[in-house]
Amino acid sequence: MNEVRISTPEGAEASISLFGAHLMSWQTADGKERLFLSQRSALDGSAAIRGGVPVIFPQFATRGDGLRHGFARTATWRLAEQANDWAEFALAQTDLPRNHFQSWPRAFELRLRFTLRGNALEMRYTVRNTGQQDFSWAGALHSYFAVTEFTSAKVDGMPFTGALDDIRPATPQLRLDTGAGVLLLEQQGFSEWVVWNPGAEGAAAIADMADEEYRRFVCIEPACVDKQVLAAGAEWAGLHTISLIP
Ligand SMILES: O=P(O)(O)OC[C@H]1O[C@H](O)[C@H](O)[C@@H](O)[C@@H]1O
Repeated sequence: MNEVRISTPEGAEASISLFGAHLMSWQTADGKERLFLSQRSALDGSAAIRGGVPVIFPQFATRGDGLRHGFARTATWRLAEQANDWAEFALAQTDLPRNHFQSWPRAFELRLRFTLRGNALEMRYTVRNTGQQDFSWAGALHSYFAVTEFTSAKVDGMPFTGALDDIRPATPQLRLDTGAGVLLLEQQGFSEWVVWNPGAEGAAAIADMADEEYRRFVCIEPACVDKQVLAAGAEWAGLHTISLIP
């Protein structure tokens, strides 16, 4: 799988796969990996990557008649621009294989820009309607954060007790205590936070997740879960910043 690496002189590093513009790994300057990646994940382009940060578009989960969580996470994106500590990826209608193009025939361009700034990672997600007609879309950045033990991790001081799949109105920030540091999760432009962990039973039913792996992550996803209209020629932008609190 083709990956693009970005880094800072202080030693922070991230790698992004062209398959899905998928953030696979983010290590803070202390060398710690901050994202979860399943040991059972397909990494050959045959399925969405299980872990990291899947990019969801143009539908959330099964809220629509298209592919579950959309086609962006299994499409091959283009590297649009790159420097040492940032990279931007693009996906337009014309990049899609014919079957996806036909199932969602709208003129669009997505951009995902990943930037490392000190102990923070910033993801800027833009959706442009490049056509003559309005379209509706939903999306998310489906971040899988690594935790040392799911039931001792806390979000805004609240512990997790078991499987959950919550949709909460977006707030500007949340604090995630991972057991190996506190991450400040910030968003702008999205309308919800989705908080998900499948729990033991759920994980056992997920083919590309080992049975015990649910204990090693929590997904906290800035999302627009319901489809919203984007006018012809208009652009939507969302920002998700993750910072390690010293
Ligand atoms: O298994 P996936 O298609 O990657 O979906 C994984 C999960 O994504 C989101 O967090 C949804 O809220 C969950 O309901 C879903 O199970």
